[in-house]
Amino acid sequence: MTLPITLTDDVFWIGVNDRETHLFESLMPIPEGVSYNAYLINDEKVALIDTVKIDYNDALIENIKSIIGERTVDYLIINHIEPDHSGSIGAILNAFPDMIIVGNSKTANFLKGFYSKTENVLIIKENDVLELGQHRLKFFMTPMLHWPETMMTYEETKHILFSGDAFGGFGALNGGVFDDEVDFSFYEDEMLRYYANIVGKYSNMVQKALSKLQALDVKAIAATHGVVWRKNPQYVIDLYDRWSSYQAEDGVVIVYGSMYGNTKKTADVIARAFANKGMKKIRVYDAARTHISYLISEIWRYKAVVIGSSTYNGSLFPPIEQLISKMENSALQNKILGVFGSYSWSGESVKMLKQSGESGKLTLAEPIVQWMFAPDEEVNIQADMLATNIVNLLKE
Ligand SMILES: Cc1cc2nc3c(=O)[nH]c(=O)nc-3n(C[C@H](O)[C@H](O)[C@H](O)COP(=O)(O)O)c2cc1C
Repeated sequence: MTLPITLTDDVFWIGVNDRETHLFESLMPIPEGVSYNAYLINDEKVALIDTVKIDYNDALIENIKSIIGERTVDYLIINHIEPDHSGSIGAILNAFPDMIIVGNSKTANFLKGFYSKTENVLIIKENDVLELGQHRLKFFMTPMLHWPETMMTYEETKHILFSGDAFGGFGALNGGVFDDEVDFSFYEDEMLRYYANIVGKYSNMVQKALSKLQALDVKAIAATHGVVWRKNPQYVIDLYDRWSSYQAEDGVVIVYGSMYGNTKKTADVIARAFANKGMKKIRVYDAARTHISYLISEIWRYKAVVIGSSTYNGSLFPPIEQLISKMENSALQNKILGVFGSYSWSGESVKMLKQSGESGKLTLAEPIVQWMFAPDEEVNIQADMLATNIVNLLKE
């Protein structure tokens, strides 16, 4: 992108777009790409806030130099040391050898472990302040969003919150960088997918961080991925509050794993039963065809989830097994769960789905719909009852 991209007078977005990587964290497809956002404050002292993935070192250094010319970078603030934000540390140090790295004590440990870096490290703690000249940076510890060392840096003069991965999302920045420059509906689904898969497990820590931030006058939020919020930062704070307190939309996600269509047939019967009862937001997914990161995102979005699996080698159908494991790992709460599935001799799959529902914090809806071979009229009646009961539970 053509620089400079100015957040406020001498505060700049100097990030890069990644449209090359297929799988984020070698796990999640990113068809719309992702941005690695770094920021520069060009004050009496120059502060760089976070870096980018190692593949984009040259672009980052070019971006920095386009703003500071022959000056040097005095400080690198590390809000989050995951390699997609710290990968350029070595290259930046080569370019600016006197630079001081600023982080908390946990960051220092990671710095040593990943980059063998122990010198010129300034360890800060909660509420410490770093003076740059016109700008003052204050540090807030927000651990486990989503790593132990995560923290946020609050710029007190212009009230900008540099938030690390919190409030970030997938989606490269296609020209527009700020919330007032983009159609956010394009990014919102991808932001939820990022939240549900990466941050959501730590929702209790998100709530703690949000209550800490309440005391701050935040006029802009600058995260390490995605849109920068300068017009309406409250919008994204509200989204995070909703998602981290498990508030969901009225609606149901039906996910099935089916080899020869017997379980799938009942998924469609259940979907139709919901429609007959007036539900409009019904999403049906084949777990074998839809990447799990999208399924988790949809499950986070809606209040009810219905999961079907045929029995496969004495267990769940593998993509459903993976989904259940990820749901348990995400510590999902405040949802209604229905389960169903076909088998031909031992029938473990639905028993396992039921067990998972009983052991977690989800409300397991009756009846448990399980049958041998192809579904018959009795299965259809049970499927209809399941939809009725879920609709009633949603009204409570
Ligand atoms: C590779 C394979 C393994 C299976 N393993 C089991 C099993 O361990 N226990 C069982 O009850 N049924 C087993 N079945 C049977 C299926 O669960 C059953 O045919 C079911 O109706 C398939 O539903 P679907 O068409 O939705 O996949 C297996 C089927 C296949 C193809």
